[in-house]
Amino acid sequence: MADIIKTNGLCKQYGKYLRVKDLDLSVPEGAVYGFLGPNGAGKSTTLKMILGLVKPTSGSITVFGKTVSAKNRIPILKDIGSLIESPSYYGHLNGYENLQIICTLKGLPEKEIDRVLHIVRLEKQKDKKADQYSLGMKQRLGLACALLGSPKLLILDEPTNGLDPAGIQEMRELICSLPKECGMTVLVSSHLLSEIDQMATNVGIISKGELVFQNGLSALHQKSSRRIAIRTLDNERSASILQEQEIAVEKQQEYLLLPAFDDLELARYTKKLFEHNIQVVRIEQREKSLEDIFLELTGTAVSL
Ligand SMILES: Nc1ncnc2c1ncn2[C@@H]1O[C@H](COP(=O)(O)OP(=O)(O)OP(=O)(O)O)[C@@H](O)[C@H]1O
Repeated sequence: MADIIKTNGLCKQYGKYLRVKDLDLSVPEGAVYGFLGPNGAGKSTTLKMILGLVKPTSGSITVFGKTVSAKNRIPILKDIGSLIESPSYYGHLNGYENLQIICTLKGLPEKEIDRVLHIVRLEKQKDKKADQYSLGMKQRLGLACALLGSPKLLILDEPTNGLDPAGIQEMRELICSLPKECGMTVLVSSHLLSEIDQMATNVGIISKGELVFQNGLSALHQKSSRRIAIRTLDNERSASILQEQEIAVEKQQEYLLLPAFDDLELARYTKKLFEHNIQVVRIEQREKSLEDIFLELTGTAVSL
């Protein structure tokens, strides 16, 4: 699948601090790419660089196969919808009128308004003043603005921030439906692992400005696979005996972590240890959670 966004060695320095370091993002076409990282990791800065709102210190950005430059920036941006920080709207105008203004500015036909109101499920509230909207409705109005003109790419920065659980769920479902229903690619940032887990097809994890993981969501799940932990009365010798059998052994405190063997394999290897007069005193099954992996990758406790 072609990459809709590709960055190469993207860096941003603020003062003497390099806040985004050598970022090589690859966002495949049709993906919901979850850009995950703790607060202050550099997510917003990266998204703003892609949208031309912040100038990169170095590196390049390719969108729709074209390297973004001062010359082609505007036509490229026309095909990108975005929601960065809180959406801005005219509070004294209703939802429909707010969208009408954007339509006029973008030179789009008015029928676009009904289309986007339908997608974000605001049809019934379109005549209500935006000031009287709930936070979730305001956020959906912001999303509707971003959807005007059917952009091929949507960039959303923490779109569920501040919403209640029902609003979060609604926004999540909306985002998930966009690739299929509107043929879009979505790049969405979040500091919530569970949120990305529930809506993304692809994941990029950023920590202190560096990309520490990038792959399909299933690859992240595979990292959380089961393992066997054994404890023996001589872990050093056990490790070398098992390694001689070409088994990957990881030492963790007083345990040795082994791949998830089936019962027969496990019986065979423990027998091997007995034959070397090593006594096995504990055998446990370990499950690495996604939270553990996030912690390992970022050194920061996960937000759920
Ligand atoms: N305009 C700026 N001038 C100086 N430093 C900045 C500026 N914008 C962001 N930073 C710094 O860059 C780092 C990354 O910030 P950024 O907002 O990109 O992180 P983030 O991952 O989006 O986090 P959050 O979810 O908290 O917004 C932070 O240390 C922040 O203080």
